[in-house]
Amino acid sequence: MANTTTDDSRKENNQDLTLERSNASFNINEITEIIDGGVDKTKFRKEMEKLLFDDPLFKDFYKTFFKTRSELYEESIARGVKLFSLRQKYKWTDEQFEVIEDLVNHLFGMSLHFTMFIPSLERLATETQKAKWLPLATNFKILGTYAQTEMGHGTYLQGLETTATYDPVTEEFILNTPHKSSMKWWPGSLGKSSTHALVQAVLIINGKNYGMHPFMLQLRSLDNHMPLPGIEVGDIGPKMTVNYNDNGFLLLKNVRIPRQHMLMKHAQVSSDGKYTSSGPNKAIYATMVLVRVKMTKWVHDALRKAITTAVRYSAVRHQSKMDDSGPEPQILDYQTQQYKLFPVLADTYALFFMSRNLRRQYNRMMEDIRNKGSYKMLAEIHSISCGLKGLSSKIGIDGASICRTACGGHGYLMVAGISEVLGLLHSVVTAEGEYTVVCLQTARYLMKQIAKVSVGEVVTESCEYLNVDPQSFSCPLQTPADCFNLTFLCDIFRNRANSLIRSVASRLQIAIESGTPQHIAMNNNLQSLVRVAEAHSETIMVLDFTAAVTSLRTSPETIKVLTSLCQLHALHTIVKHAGDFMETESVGLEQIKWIREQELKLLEIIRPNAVALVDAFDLHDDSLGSLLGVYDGNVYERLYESTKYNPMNQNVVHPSYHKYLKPLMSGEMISKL
Ligand SMILES: CCCCCCCC(=O)SCCNC(=O)CCNC(=O)[C@H](O)C(C)(C)COP(=O)(O)OP(=O)(O)OC[C@H]1O[C@@H](n2cnc3c(N)ncnc32)[C@H](O)[C@@H]1OP(=O)(O)O
Ligand SMILES: Cc1cc2nc3c(=O)[nH]c(=O)nc-3n(C[C@H](O)[C@H](O)[C@H](O)COP(=O)(O)OP(=O)(O)OC[C@H]3O[C@@H](n4cnc5c(N)ncnc54)[C@H](O)[C@@H]3O)c2cc1C
Repeated sequence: MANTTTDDSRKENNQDLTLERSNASFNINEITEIIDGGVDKTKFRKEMEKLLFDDPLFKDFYKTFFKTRSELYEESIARGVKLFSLRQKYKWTDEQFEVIEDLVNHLFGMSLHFTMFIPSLERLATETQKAKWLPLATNFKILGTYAQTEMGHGTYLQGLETTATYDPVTEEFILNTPHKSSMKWWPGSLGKSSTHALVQAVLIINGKNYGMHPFMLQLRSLDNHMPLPGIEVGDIGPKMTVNYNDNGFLLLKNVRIPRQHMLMKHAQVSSDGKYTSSGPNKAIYATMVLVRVKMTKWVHDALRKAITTAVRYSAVRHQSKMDDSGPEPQILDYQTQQYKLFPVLADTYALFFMSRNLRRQYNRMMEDIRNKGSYKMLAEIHSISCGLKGLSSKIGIDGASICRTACGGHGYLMVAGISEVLGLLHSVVTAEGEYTVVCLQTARYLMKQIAKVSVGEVVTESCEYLNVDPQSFSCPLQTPADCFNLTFLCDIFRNRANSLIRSVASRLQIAIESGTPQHIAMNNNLQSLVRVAEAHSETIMVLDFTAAVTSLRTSPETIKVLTSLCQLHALHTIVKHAGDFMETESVGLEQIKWIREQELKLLEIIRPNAVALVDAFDLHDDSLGSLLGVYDGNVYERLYESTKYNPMNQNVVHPSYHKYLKPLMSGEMISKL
């Protein structure tokens, strides 16, 4: 069925895509609305696409690939300023602004202002401080960033070296980055744009170290943007991608700020230098939890761009022959191509349902904190957001890499858009907690939960399955058809995680009881701990996807197609980790054979709906940012057209010919040697 929400300007010229679309068994609008969060939100998004993509500043994303760093930066600032002004004019909510961030691929300057600076003020400042700074920030009188990471330490926050030493005589903090390793290094929008920074620094009072605390620091003059005395600030240089962003460095030399510039919601320093604290001691890490939760959705947003490109391109690309007398088939008809792409498609949907649920849980936790002052859910949300941020970024990188290679040579072009997506995903896997490090946070929580179970306590939430003794488990798959039973698959995932967690916990216990120092026992099991965090997070993803498809209120055709994707996601994950599932006796050898067979059957089931399933993401071409994935499928025309914008082609004969090639060919160069 046709997508009635499709932009009129899109022309369905490619016949393969037209045919694919007419073959779909379900109404794609139903899925689009589920993903947008309802018909009103789809309407809002469409209006925003019109508003943004009628503006040359936001159109033709692929042209950015031909720009220099400085041009990219300048253009991103222009985009940021436009978006911030529109936000103010239309009074967009945070939720609406997140939709816009995705539409423009996060490609705008000063994005940290809303992603981290304002949320940090909201979470870490007192009411008086909020009353002072929030209006300035929301009205763009000040522009801020989040400066935590240093040259020497990003992961180990207890190792931060920037100091904020209290001077009770003047009632000021003196900020210093005493060594090269202490300079702030990485904060987004710091290099050239921000006027202010939320600086995380070690608080020192009377020579005593109180650990990391947040401080509000003005970096630049509000008149001429020059750095203030004692401050050296600049851009850290070109990166793998996100080169429009001025990630920066910051050195501080005896910079004095008033006492009231320490954000004092959770810890306070009185005028005479007395330190008090309230709330949980990790409350100052609050902004990181929020961003990790958001990142799981960013991964879905990014991966759906890569998979839309790869599936559409595979439908319009013909290559080789299956049978000598027949035509060259669409590459999407090769089983191997389907085996590459359909599990990625299934993962993309799994990521959506998981991130939606994670965000809902996070919002509930924030309500409890605001309304009841209860931090009961913090440990759970910290644990699952760490693991899911890690797992989703890994799924994203693996999936986007597969999409890249599945597009053959053309996938290697920047204008294919997948390299950009991959680069963004590489930043997500590292920023806001490096992959292994965040997995280990989840594992730490899991070890604590299983220790509770071992003394007879009942654990809840994501760890509820730990209350069950794996000895009582027997694999529910009795026939090949059982492999499609989502209830059975969920039980298999629970059992694999449960058994792995218990086995690592028991190894740790045995090692420690036999005299191995705890830190050595931990290090000897570090890889296994990452593995249990992955198993736990994969279980959450399968459970969330299953819960979503089994509670959908939509047409049977839509439920059917999403159920097939959910089955494929679960079965493919089992195949990827067959060793784990067999080692924990969650499945046997016979079942693995069935699972592999059923996985291939699912490819056939999904094939007729593949294009419709990516169309359902309903990505505007200017948002997709790929010439291989354009809605009308006219890929070869677009690729040729793009050569016209390539600065290399602006002169028919490049100046280097006259400078180098001609002298070489004429012998002039050799005669000079
Ligand atoms: C793509 C565009 C980019 C977007 C913007 C990106 C911006 C950034 O990257 S900003 C910088 C982000 N930096 C990070 O994420 C740093 C990662 N490191 C960390 O978070 C910490 O150092 C961490 C968690 C590894 C260890 O912290 P540390 O204080 O040493 O904790 P530790 O002593 O091990 O204690 C851990 C305890 O704190 C708890 N805890 C740790 N973090 C949190 C948190 N955020 N919330 C709640 N509890 C927490 C743990 O659960 C544990 O509790 P318990 O003792 O009860 O088990
Ligand atoms: C694009 C981008 C944007 C960023 N934006 C910001 C920003 O706005 N503000 C900001 O403050 N920071 C920012 N950062 C910094 C970012 O948060 C850190 O780089 C990140 O937290 C990783 O820390 P690290 O660089 O110290 O890595 P490292 O910890 O040095 O990691 C290197 C290796 O050591 C391993 N390792 C480290 N510790 C352990 C351990 N305990 N156990 C096992 N293995 C370990 C890691 O697994 C990894 O393999 C940004 C980074 C990037 C890439």
